[in-house]
Parts: sequence; C-alpha cells; structure tokens
Amino acid sequence: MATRTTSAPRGSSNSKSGGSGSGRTPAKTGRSGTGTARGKQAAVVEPQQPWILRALAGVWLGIGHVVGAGVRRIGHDVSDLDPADRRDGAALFNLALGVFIATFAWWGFKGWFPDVVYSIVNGTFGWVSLLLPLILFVCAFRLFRQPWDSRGNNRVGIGFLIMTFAGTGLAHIIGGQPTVADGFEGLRRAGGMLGFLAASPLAAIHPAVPVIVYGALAFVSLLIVTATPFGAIPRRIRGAYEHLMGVDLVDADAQRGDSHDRSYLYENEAAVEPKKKRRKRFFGKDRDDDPTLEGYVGDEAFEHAIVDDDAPPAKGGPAVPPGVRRPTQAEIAVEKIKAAQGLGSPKAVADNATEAIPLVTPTAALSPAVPPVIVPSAPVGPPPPPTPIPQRTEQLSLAGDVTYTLPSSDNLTPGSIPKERTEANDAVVAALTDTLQQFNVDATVTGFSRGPTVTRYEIELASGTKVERVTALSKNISYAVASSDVRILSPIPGKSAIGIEIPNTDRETVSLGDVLRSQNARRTDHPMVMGVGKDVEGGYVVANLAKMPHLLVAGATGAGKSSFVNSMITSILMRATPDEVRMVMVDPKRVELTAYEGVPHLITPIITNPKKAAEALQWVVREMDARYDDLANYGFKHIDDFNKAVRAGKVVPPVDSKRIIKPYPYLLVIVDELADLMMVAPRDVEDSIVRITQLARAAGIHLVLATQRPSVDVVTGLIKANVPSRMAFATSSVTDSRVVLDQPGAEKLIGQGDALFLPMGASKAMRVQGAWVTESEIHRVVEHVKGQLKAVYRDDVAPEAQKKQIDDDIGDDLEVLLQATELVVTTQFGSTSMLQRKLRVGFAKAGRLMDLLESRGVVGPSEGSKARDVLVKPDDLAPVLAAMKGQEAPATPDAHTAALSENANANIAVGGYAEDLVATDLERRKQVTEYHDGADGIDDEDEGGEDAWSLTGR
Ligand SMILES: Nc1ncnc2c1ncn2[C@@H]1O[C@H](COP(=O)(O)OP(=O)(O)OP(=O)(O)O)[C@@H](O)[C@H]1O
Repeated sequence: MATRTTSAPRGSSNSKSGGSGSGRTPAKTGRSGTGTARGKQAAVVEPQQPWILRALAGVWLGIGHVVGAGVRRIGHDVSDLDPADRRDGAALFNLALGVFIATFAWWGFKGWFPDVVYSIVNGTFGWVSLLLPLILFVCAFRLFRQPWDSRGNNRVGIGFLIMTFAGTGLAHIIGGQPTVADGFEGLRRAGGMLGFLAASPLAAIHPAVPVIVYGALAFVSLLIVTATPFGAIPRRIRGAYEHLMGVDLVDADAQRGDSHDRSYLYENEAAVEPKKKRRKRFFGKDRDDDPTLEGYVGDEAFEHAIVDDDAPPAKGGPAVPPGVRRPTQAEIAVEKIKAAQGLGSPKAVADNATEAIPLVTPTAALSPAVPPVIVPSAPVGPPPPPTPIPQRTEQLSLAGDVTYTLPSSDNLTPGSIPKERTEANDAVVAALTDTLQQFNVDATVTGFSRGPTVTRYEIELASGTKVERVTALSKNISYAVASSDVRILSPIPGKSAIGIEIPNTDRETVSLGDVLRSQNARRTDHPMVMGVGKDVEGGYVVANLAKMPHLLVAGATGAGKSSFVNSMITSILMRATPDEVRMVMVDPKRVELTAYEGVPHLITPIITNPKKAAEALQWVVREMDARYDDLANYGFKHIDDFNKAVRAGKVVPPVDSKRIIKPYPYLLVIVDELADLMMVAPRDVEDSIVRITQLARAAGIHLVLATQRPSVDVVTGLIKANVPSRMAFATSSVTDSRVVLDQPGAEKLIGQGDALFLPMGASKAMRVQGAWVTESEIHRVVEHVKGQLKAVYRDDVAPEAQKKQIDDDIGDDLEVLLQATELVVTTQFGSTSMLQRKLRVGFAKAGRLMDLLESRGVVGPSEGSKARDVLVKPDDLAPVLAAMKGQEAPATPDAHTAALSENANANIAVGGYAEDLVATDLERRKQVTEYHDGADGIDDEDEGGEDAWSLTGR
C-alpha cells in the first residue's frame, strides 16, 4: 500500500527517538528482554559478579561507548540513539577482533601470540582469513549504528557466514585442491581446513561441482548481505552503472514514468534525491538510516515475508513533463475526498473516504494543511424507531385461560440520537497523529468508530514498524488526550490495526428501549433474551441468558452492576410471561430490587437475608434434581425437548399418578451481592452454586451472580470455573479484573455502565455500554405485569425469607433457646441448673440462655440461689416461640387456604403447588415439582444454533 511505501523513514525515526526511551521498544528485546528497562539493565553487570569483573566490564563498556559515539557520527549522524538500545560492548568486541586479526593477516605482525592465533585462523579459513577483519568491521559498524535492527544484523551475520563457508570452498579449488597429506602450508594457501572439508567431497564427483555449488552460494550470500532480492538485481546493476558512469538513469526513467520502481520514486519525491544517497543505497550502506530507502520495492524482502503490493501508476500512464512532479497516491486520495465533500453528500464522502483512506500517506494525514480524512468505520445510524415490539399472541394464554399481555414498548422511552462524529473526536484524532509524529512512529490514524461511551481509533502501522512502538506510547497518548482511561487493543480482533479506545468527553446514554427495539432483539422472541447495551462500534448487543448459561457480573461500587441487573430483569418482564420465566431474586443490600416485589414472575418474595438466600440456593439444587429426574424418566436431554413433548401431549404420567405434567418455565436466579452470601455460609453457597452451574443448563435453570468484591474468596476458583459468561464493569484493580475476566482491562473502564462482556465461548471481551433503564420505566413495567397477575409464592424456597430476622443476640442459639423456653414454661421452673442438666449444656451457656429468657420476659430477674419466676403460662407458649423465631404469628392452615383460593381466583393451576405443600423432599423427587403454573410458552424454534449473544444492525 502507498501508506507503507511512502511512510516516514524508519531509519530516521529510530535515530530521532533516541533519548525518549518510551518512543520504541528496542529491537533487541526479542532476544534480551522486554523493552527499554530491560535493555538498561543489560548494560549493568550482574551484582553477584566479583568486583574485578564488574570493573573490567565497566571499562570495556566505557571504551565501547566512546568508540561507538565516534562511529555513530560518521556520515549520517545517528548519535541520538536511545542509550537503552546500544550494544557497544558487542560491537567493540567485533572491532577489536577484526583489528587483532588484521595485525597479522594484513600487517604481518609477529610474536608467539599472533603466530598461534594466525595458525588457528589461517589454518581454518585459508586465505579467506584475509577477509575476516573486513567482515568483522562491517559487523561492528552495524552494531554501533543500528543495534536495534536485530533482524537486519542477523541477516548480515548469516550472509557473512555463508559467504565465508562458500569462499573457503572456492579458495580450496582455486588453491589447487591441496590435501592434508601435502601439509598444512598448502591448506593455508588455499581454503584452509574448512575449505578442504567443504570442497573435497564435491570435487570427488567432478572438479566443476564445488565451483558451481559454492559459486552459487557465494552469490546468494552476497544478496543476503546486501538485502537484494533476485528481482532487484537489474536495478542494482543499473545503479552501479549509474554510479560508475555518472549517468542518472533512474531520473530519466522517472521522468518517463512508466515503470513500477519509478512510480515509487515519484511518490517519494526521489526523482530529486541527491545522488549521494542513491549511491549509499546501492552499496547497501546505511540502508536503514536512509529515508529514501523506506519501502523501496524489494529492499525488505529478506526481512518481511509480505512484499508490498502498492498500486503503482498504470504502465504507459500519462507522461509527466520534466520538472513537474506526478501527484502522489495520497494526494489523489485527498483530492477525491475534498471533491466528495464539495458535493455535500455524506454518502459520497464516506464512499470516497473509504476508498481513499488506505491510500492516504502518513504525511498527508499528518499534514496540518490537509484535514484528517477520517470517517467512523461503521457509520452509526439513528436508534430504532419507537415502534411497539410485536406481541407474541401464541404465548400469551396462560394456564387457566388467563390472558396476559406483555408490557407495551411505550413503557420504555427512546434514547437520544447517537452522534457519528463530534468535535471531540476530531480533537483526539489530531492529538493522536501529533503524538505519533512527535515520537516518529510510522503509523497513521485511519479511522474511528464512535460508541456511546468510548471511541475506538484505528491505527495502521507502516511496514516494518513494530506494534510495540505504539503500545509503548500509551502514557504519552493518555497525556495527549488528557485521559487516564486509554485502552490499547493490539490488534483489533479481526483487523490488522491497533485500536485505541478513548472515552468520549460527550458520552451518550443507551436506552434499554432502543436495545429491545433493535433488529436483533426483534428477530427472536426467546423469553430469556435481554438487552445488554451497545458496543464500541455503536451496534446493539442483546444476549440470550439461556445460552450463557450462567453469568458473573462484577465491578466496583457505582460501576453499574445494579443498573445492568435492572435492565436484565426489565428485559425479561418486557418479553416473557410468568409461565415462561420464573425468577428468584436475592438482594442482600435490600434496596436494589425492591421495585420488583410482587411481580408474578417471582416464585418467592425477594430474599434479603443471606442465610435464607443460601437455603434458597439449596432449594434450587433440589428443583434441578427434580427436573433431572423427569428428564431421565421420560428420556429427554434438555428441558426444551421435554417441554415440547409435553405440549405435544407425548409425556404421559404413570397410570396411578394424579400428577398433571406441564412444561417447566425457565428459572432465573439472580444474586445481587454474592459476597454477602459467601460471608454467611461460604461452603454451602459454593457447593450449591457449583452444583447448579454444572448441571442446571439442561434443566433450564440459570444463575446470574453479581458482586462488587470480585476477590478470590468470593469468586472462588470453583465458582469461576462453572460460570462461563462474564460481565465486568469498572474494577478497582487489575487483580479484580483478572479474577473476573482472566485478563486485565476492566480496571481501565470508566464506570457508569462501561463494561467488558465476555460471553461463553468468546475469546476476547467485547466492550459495551450497558443499557440504562430509569426508575419510572421500571415502575411502569412492574405496574403493568402486577396489574394482570398476582405473585404466587412457594413457601419452601426460603421458608423464613419473608419473615423477620432473628434477633442478633440469639445468634446461633435459637434451637437451644426454643428448647429452654419450652422446658421452663412447661415445667414452670426457672432454674439454670435444670437447663444445664436437661439440655446438656455448660454453666455459662445455661446462664446465657436464662438471660435471654429474662430479656424476652419468659422468666423474672435472678433472685440469688432461688429459681426464677416463670412469667409465661403454658398456654401462651406458641406465640412466644414464634416471636423468638422472628415470626409475626404462627402460620395457620387458614393462611394457606386463603392463598390457595386467591390463586384459584386468578385462574392459576395450583394443583402441583398444593401437593408440594405436603410433599416431603423425598417424595418431591419422585413426584416432580410443579410449582409453576403450567405454561405453554417456550418458543423452541428460536433457540437452534443461536449464539448466547449477538450484535445487531442498527
Ligand atoms: N448503563 C448505564 N448508563 C448510564 N449511567 C449508568 C449506567 N449504569 C450505571 N450508571 C450510573 O452509575 C450509577 C451507579 O450505578 P449502579 O448503582 O448500577 O452501580 P453498582 O455497581 O450497582 O453500585 P453498587 O455496588 O454500589 O450498588 C447510577 O446511578 C447511574 O448514574
């Protein structure tokens, strides 16, 4: 692409970023560590080494830095290299070794030590050892000047190795193929021992074979060292000719403008580049430092598998008069967009911009003269019209001929029209491009998609630019856009681009009504579908709770959990009848879910007591077992199949059973603060949750667990392993984010409904802005559903749930206190020692029980060693016991009768329910629970193959 060929010079960018440190991750990190900090450490001698070694290393490095500073100033000055990138120690070693070999190989120095080394080097490589100093000098030069270019350095090193090997083979043939038997002198004058070993086996076939093989290998090694692909050889030869003869063939061609390579030169204004630079390029010298080399077709072939396929001007295109520069692709692109903007048609602008964006050069994009040609990647449309959600007539007749209408969508008000692009976005684009430019990162902002809370800006890198160079800038970007909540996605899933998510200074609220009226929400009438919110691209996100199948919602206080839970419950109330979905709500905070008290979808009053909540979870386990028994007895794998068969009349109870089999509704269990439950009964709660989550999917039972304390003692490993879908709102620490999502990210969210949604099966979390539903909307919906049906609660879910809490001072002693009361009242004898004996408790406990009895008015005050007066008559025992249990009054059979008749009046089938009141747990397992009112409601068609979540169009 032109963006790449015409990008800012890599060499210069690297050289200029020196000193910043954060401007890039050094190339050597691939080998030696993770970035600048590590690079800096690498220059420091390990502390455990003896001081003498540290001192020597320090001296060596000091000399290396001095020599390196000089070498970096030769020619094109690269002395502002980042200190963390330097590899002066290694470079100095190459240089010193080269000088040392040159002393005897080139300058004939004598002495025992040079003689020994000479024998080794010359005996190994023959006369090729004459080239070794040169090779080492080149390596040292590269290491001093381009230490960050590890790939380039490796390439040159490998090229030289092959060249040396091939050279010794050829030298062996040229030197007359001496053998070991002829003595070492002969080998030294040829290719040394290495040449002998390399060439003699091939020469045994035919003397021409090693010449051909090593000749070819030497040629290839030359191409590798100079980074010349085969296709670029003619150009290099032409460059050599030009250099030798002083003719500027390249310019002449460029003016004709009819070749691929020449087109590049037009784009890079290379037609006017000084000859000196082109000469450098030909010799492969400084190619990484030479701005004109960037993108030179084929130059990078050894380093980059993908060769740029930029569209050059067509062959034989219109000639450009000498002296007139052909417009670059980028300029053409910008002109196109300008023209489209002139038309005033947003579509034309978008079309042309889409076409043009890939062609915009960084220079064009960064130039203040040219406005950033950036459009939202996915143009955002207006919210769905507030048309009513279609009524689902087939599901609305409840058992007993009750007509139930779902709440009208008018109850949920439409949100504001989302904006595609605002001034705030333009300001951020300018700040981003400016930051990239300042740090010489060869990348460009190619587009953005504006979501309600954050906008994701897309950055494309030029060929050869490391992703880390952008990610390392995260703090600078935060600084530039004045936001601490910058999140970098590398890459954006499914795109070769880096995403930078930056909060909108002008954020928008996502109305639940809009989400539920969106296309995807309308496409299915599955009763468990909820409106989640909007993603970063502005698409509506809806999710099927039945497919999740269990969800963990976590986030710091005030991050938006309760609002999410409200949206979820309201979605269910808007879309499902009580026959389709029943709910158990646990709200230890006591305030969050009170608005839903009395909705007919509840099977028990909202549970606020954590102890009762733990019991309710155990009830859910029993309910699940009962459903499983039914599935097993009738041979079904999923409750949906069972329900289908029931509706088709294919499920017949045993002849002697009075049971009426009805479809099971989905059961949604919502816990608004898991931490409170885990505090009172961690083991029981965890056991129940794990059992439910492992099995409940097939039974149509789904859990939603919300917590503001996503620590490991609340969201234990076992719970996590079994709750596959996660919704993370802003967390207070990265640790919390890891607990919820197994990855960081949630700590960077900005609260107020900003969330990362990781549904089951998704590998990457999706950023969404949660749907928002106001209290008055909730009130309207709840009034509608309550106005049609009264809630019919089961007693056995959380028997004490609707009753008063036991007094704190009784604590865990309720059972024994009841026994003591019974004992004292029936015997009318208030003695502590009697309690000790009869209840088998210690003196201290018996004394405490007596104090409790006194505080409840059962006995009088202590009278020394005498027994206390008993103030309650045996006839009044029952109300006293009830009061101690926290009950208003003892439950009477009449209360049940009244409830049952009320249900009957509401035409709800209560047969199963009445039976359950008398059934023991054991019997229940056999008989199968039928707390539900009998429904014919789950529309199974909608479930096939549908994902747990999906994005809609707008
Ligand atoms: N989806 C949303 N859209 C807009 N604003 C929201 C959204 N969700 C939450 N907020 C804002 O954030 C505030 C706090 O949200 P919420 O009460 O849901 O937080 P929470 O996580 O439940 O906190 P806590 O744990 O203390 O109850 C809300 O009062 C509202 O102003």
